Amino acid sequence: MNNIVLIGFMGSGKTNVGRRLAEKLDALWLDLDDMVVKEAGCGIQELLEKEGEDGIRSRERQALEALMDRREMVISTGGGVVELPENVRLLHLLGTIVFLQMEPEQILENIEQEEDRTSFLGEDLAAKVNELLEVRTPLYVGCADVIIQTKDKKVEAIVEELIGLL
Ligand SMILES: Nc1ncnc2c1ncn2[C@@H]1O[C@H](COP(=O)(O)OP(=O)(O)O)[C@@H](O)[C@H]1O
Ligand SMILES: O=C(O)C1=C[C@@H](OP(=O)(O)O)[C@@H](O)[C@H](O)C1
Ligand SMILES: [Mg+2]
Repeated sequence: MNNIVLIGFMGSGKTNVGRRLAEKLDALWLDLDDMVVKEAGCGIQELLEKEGEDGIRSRERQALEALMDRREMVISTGGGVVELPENVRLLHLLGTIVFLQMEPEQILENIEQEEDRTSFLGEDLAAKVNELLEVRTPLYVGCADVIIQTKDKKVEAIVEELIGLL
């Protein structure tokens, strides 16, 4: 099995879909955020304060490089991974890239209660999400091999759709 790499905005289901997809495919599941946190020895928020977003991007790059020769994996990425062109190059080398495209309203609904995740986005969450979506959506679309529209679909339905497509 070729690796499957899930990309998309924060809150679009990359972690939940990835975990369930790997279970169903009997593949190894890895979450890039977990890899970064483990390697750094502190949480994403602390890392952001200490090293900024560039620090996270660079740690994501190192984590991706460490996966290069491995197969039979489902990899859930963090929402900002596509902002570094080198990371996009590595994602292509890793496997089939699947963009989980979620409506902005549902993204907001999924993340607005998660202050630990969203505090770095500032006071006006909706405005920041829209601003980031404008920058990132073309990047997600540009590197995706497969795009799944997740509107009104539960995690299980998205996993089934993906298995049918791959
Ligand atoms: N398709 C979906 N429908 C409803 N809720 C979802 C869906 N995908 C994810 N969620 C919810 O949104 C939140 C963020 O999901 P998560 O998998 O952590 O996203 P990501 O890894 O892309 O940030 C979780 O509370 C999760 O249960
Ligand atoms: O969009 C982003 O810049 C980020 C998304 C997060 O991952 P999720 O997309 O899994 O929430 C995590 O990598 C970090 O907080 C930065
Ligand atoms: Mg995640």
